[in-house]
Amino acid sequence: MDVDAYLEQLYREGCRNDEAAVSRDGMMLNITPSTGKFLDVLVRDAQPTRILELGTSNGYSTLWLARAAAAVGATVDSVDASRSKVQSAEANLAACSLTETVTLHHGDGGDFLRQSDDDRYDFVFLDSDRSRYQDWSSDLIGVLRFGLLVVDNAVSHAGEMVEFRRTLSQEFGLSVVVLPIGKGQMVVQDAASAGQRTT
Ligand SMILES: C[S@@+](CC[C@H](N)C(=O)[O-])C[C@H]1O[C@@H](n2cnc3c(N)ncnc32)[C@H](O)[C@@H]1O
Repeated sequence: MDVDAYLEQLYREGCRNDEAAVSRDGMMLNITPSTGKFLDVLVRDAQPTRILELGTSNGYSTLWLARAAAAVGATVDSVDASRSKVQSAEANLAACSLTETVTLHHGDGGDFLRQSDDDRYDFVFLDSDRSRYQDWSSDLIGVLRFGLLVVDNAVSHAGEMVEFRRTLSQEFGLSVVVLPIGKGQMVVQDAASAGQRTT
């Protein structure tokens, strides 16, 4: 399977689906292709070992993460609260022969974070329920061995993330930048590892 062709088709289907959807639950709300490319480049460059995604939907962003993860020998855990979306993601990953790289989890992102070991992940992509991010922040930082945290919608929904962003920078002392890619990507890392990344 040509993964690029599959991603293109899946993105088009997602847009068509979302235009026709009658409720938010029925929407795929996929990242943009430019955000997918950005995640691909970041994963290949940062070479994490364990990636966590919160907000799988039908697996569009998961496919971008999974292909890059497979290239650097990493694995991906991806969590979504919707059983039907997890099932779609499973089918899409299978179509691209990427199921071995990814473990899909059906459940609440907050519960998943609470039950995960500290320092388990070195790359986290957050694209889930923004109203919960502030509550999740402590557990999120607990599971993340820095590493990178990337948060989608940092421009499109900046107002919803003011408190979360403040917590990351002021309470946890992390370096936070927002890049104008797709719906806006908040890239978070600790100041020490930001300084170490010179090559
Ligand atoms: C913006 S969509 C994710 C899109 C996906 N990253 C992509 O680009 O294909 C947000 C997803 O978060 C899921 N979600 C919402 N609340 C959640 C929660 N509390 N725990 C886990 N997943 C949740 C929704 O079911 C939805 O699929």
